[in-house]
Amino acid sequence: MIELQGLTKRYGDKLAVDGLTCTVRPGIVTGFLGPNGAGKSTTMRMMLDLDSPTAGTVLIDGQHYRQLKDPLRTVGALLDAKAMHGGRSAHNHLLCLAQSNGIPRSRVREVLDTVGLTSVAGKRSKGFSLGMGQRLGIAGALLGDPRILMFDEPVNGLDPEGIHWIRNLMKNLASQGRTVFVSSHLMSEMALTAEHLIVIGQGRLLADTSMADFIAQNSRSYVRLRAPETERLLDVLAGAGITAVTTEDGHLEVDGTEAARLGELAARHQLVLHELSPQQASLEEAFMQLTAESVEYHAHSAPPVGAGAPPGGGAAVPPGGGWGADWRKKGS
Ligand SMILES: Nc1ncnc2c1ncn2[C@@H]1O[C@H](COP(=O)(O)OP(=O)(O)OP(=O)(O)O)[C@@H](O)[C@H]1O
Repeated sequence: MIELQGLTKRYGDKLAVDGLTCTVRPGIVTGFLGPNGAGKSTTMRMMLDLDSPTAGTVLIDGQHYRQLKDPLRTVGALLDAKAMHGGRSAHNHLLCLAQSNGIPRSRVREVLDTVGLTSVAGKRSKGFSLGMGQRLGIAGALLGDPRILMFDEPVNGLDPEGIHWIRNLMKNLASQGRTVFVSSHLMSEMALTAEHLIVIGQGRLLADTSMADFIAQNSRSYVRLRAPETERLLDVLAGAGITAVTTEDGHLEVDGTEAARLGELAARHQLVLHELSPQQASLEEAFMQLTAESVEYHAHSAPPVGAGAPPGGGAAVPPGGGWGADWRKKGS
């Protein structure tokens, strides 16, 4: 378990982490989300005592990191896969880590095997691809067979097979009762991996909740209907006290009524339906909705001044209507 209490980090005028209080529990994968610059890496560095808090505390299984006897046996972390001695072979890199943490030599071969690097164990890591470097970093995190694992952007540089592999690895580690804390910008991946979410924006806690509740609370769910006799369907729905909104493409959208009830209503009135589909926003949409106010760095989808219409012949985005404005509108 990792417990943060009022964790705060100030760099000069910049409050990077602002009074974070939360608990990362064992037995599940907890996702750590936030827009760029939200303070995720700073928080993870403070958890590992690589940066000292301006205020507040982090406890790892009830102890401060620096009180841990052999830290790698308690917490394994992948923060920056490039932070290793590139001149050493993968095997020697892990052996040095093992020897300085009282971990048996035999464990090196085991973790190399787990991450699929046995065949390149004797090669220098500076020749490794980004994905191989990530795997070596993950091997280092697993070396001490720790109860707590932290991964900052672990799927960076991994191919689809590698992404699938790390997803299963994290779930397996959690199912063994370990604490697994992972940050990622890949929302679709996070949605498949994490059961619980901690979301921060501008250093502050925005949400600490289950994945399902997070999506339900921060997005709209509705049912989409399409019928050849739209007007009759609208009348039937109105007669049942159900309000439907007609979209530009001729669909109906209904909030607050289950698809089953709508289908039964249509059947009772012998109305043909061509579509009856419950719609739930994705984690990405829910995340954008929640963090809209705390995004620090906005990109703009509008072409540079004088560039004319975007490729494909669409209309140029109006002034002030960049990426941020688009999704704010969508989410409102
Ligand atoms: N050593 C430092 N000195 C000064 N400011 C820093 C330092 N480290 C981080 N910051 C600032 O603190 C804020 C939080 O940065 P941090 O890297 O923790 O965010 P992040 O959520 O990990 O971002 P990203 O998703 O882009 O990796 C940013 O505004 C960053 O510029």
